[in-house]
Amino acid sequence: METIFSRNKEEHPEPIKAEVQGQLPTWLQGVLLRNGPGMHTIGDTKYNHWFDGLALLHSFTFKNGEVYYRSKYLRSDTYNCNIEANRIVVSEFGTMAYPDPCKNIFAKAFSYLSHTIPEFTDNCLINIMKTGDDYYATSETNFIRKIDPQTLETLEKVDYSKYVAVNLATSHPHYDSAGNILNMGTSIVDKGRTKYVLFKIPSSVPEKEKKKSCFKQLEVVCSIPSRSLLQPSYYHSFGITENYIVFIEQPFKLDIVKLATAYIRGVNWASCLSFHKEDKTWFHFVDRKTKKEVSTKFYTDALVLYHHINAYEEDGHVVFDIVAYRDNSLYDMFYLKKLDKDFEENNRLTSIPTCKRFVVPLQHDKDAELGSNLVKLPTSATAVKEKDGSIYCQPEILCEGIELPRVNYDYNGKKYKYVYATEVQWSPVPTKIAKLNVQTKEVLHWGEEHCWPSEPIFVPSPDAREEDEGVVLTCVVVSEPNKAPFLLILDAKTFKELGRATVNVEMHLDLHGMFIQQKDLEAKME
Ligand SMILES: CC1=C(/C=C/C(C)=C/C=C/C(C)=C/C=C/C=C(C)/C=C/C=C(C)/C=C/C=C(\C)C=O)C(C)(C)CCC1
Ligand SMILES: [Fe+2]
Repeated sequence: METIFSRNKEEHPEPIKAEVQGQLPTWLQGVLLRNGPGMHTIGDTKYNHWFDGLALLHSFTFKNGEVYYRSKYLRSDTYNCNIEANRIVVSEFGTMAYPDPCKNIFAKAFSYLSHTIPEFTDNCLINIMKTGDDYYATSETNFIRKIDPQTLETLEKVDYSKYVAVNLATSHPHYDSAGNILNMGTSIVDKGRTKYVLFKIPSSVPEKEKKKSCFKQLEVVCSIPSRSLLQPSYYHSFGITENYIVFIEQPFKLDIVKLATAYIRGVNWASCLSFHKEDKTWFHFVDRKTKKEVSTKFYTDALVLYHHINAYEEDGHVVFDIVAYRDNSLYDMFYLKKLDKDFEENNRLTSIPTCKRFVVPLQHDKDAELGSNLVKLPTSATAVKEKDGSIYCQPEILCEGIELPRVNYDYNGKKYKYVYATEVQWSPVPTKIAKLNVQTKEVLHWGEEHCWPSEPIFVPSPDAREEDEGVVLTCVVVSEPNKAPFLLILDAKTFKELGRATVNVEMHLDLHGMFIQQKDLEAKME
């Protein structure tokens, strides 16, 4: 297991031709680009947590039935400083870096002071984002790094905080039908307020401003005040429908006072996150046209979530699906110390990821009786009006044991049927991926022994008429010695294997990624 999670992986910047078995669809042309942690020790120092590792980008290029693999470490400032010092010198969420013991007393004092308001890492290891024809590696700090999707070369560093007052931003932005980005970030104690800021980055800039970056045209859509000045909620993603933005303010919170003193106290930033199981989880809906928040207060019981799956509107309700936990054991499970060879027995989640559907009656009868269920759709999800005017929502359970969900993005924000995800049981051993029909709750699986499939990505076939017409791509790391990893191509409809492209390298387990169609790569080159 040590190999899978914590062994440093080599980069392969030159394309390696994969051995293709089976029949790949001829229309499948483009690049699957993915991101995740690849280096966990530098010199004699080791990160504490798997989500801290240095970003290793990798890609599979599909060209006329052939597949080429390459991988390259993101040359972030963090990477360069660490490699030059041959030790971890930049703090990550789960690992606080301290000055070299050989530094003089003034350098040490300066380092302590500068950490009160830290310069965050640009080790963007979580996801890939597209703005216009450009691609960025993303994390959750204020920094993103432009990359070349073909060579995986690292380009400019962009600081969101130069364009919008945020200290943190999600690595799961949304895209509207014109390709504009909608994202959210947290502004911590700025001008005496802590708020969640929704912002839009246009996909293109007007012709006469072509030299300017699209970040200069960034617009704030709306701000939602945090319920607590010093304890904003942590969030990893949000949802959108045609008319609303769905934001969940969960009782999994960052303690700002603890964060500001973490360095001096000798603890990591992750220890400043805590789950308040006695608190409520608040749902916020922002009207995308008026940019105003819906004033009714909707809430549910305490939960922890990382991934929204999808959301849509139906007959005056907003329906949204999420992967939820009853506690924060997921983050704790990924401490590298716990991912040792016996981790399957010793490292177990105390809460299984559960796919929950909430059905929120935005338009409801204002004179409805207290205690009555306001949901008018055929679902077991409920929304009950309370004395103080707030509405208490309880979900319908769609399925248990899935994570890293993806949908056909053409159906994002719309009524949909299918989720593709990795299966998770009580320990982080994904032996399968799944296709869940959220309407019938039927599940199809793909799995093979010793195989660790990554987040499955749906790619629609050209002129697809049905939601699941296309393929599903997943990188499969194999934990059996002498067996090479491969990219698996499944028919999305049947979930049967169409082919696999095997590459004889030691591949890393990754987090998220995107498929870039050949036509989009060509548009970039023009
Ligand atoms: C990968 C496998 C699985 C599932 C994995 C899942 C569900 C991964 C979720 C990943 C998440 C939530 C990653 C979040 C990373 C956040 C980072 C790196 C944040 C960095 C923030 C920093 C440095 C900011 C500091 C800010 C401060 C201090 C604010 O003031 C399974 C379980 C499906 C199977 C195994 C493989
Ligand atoms: Fe994520």
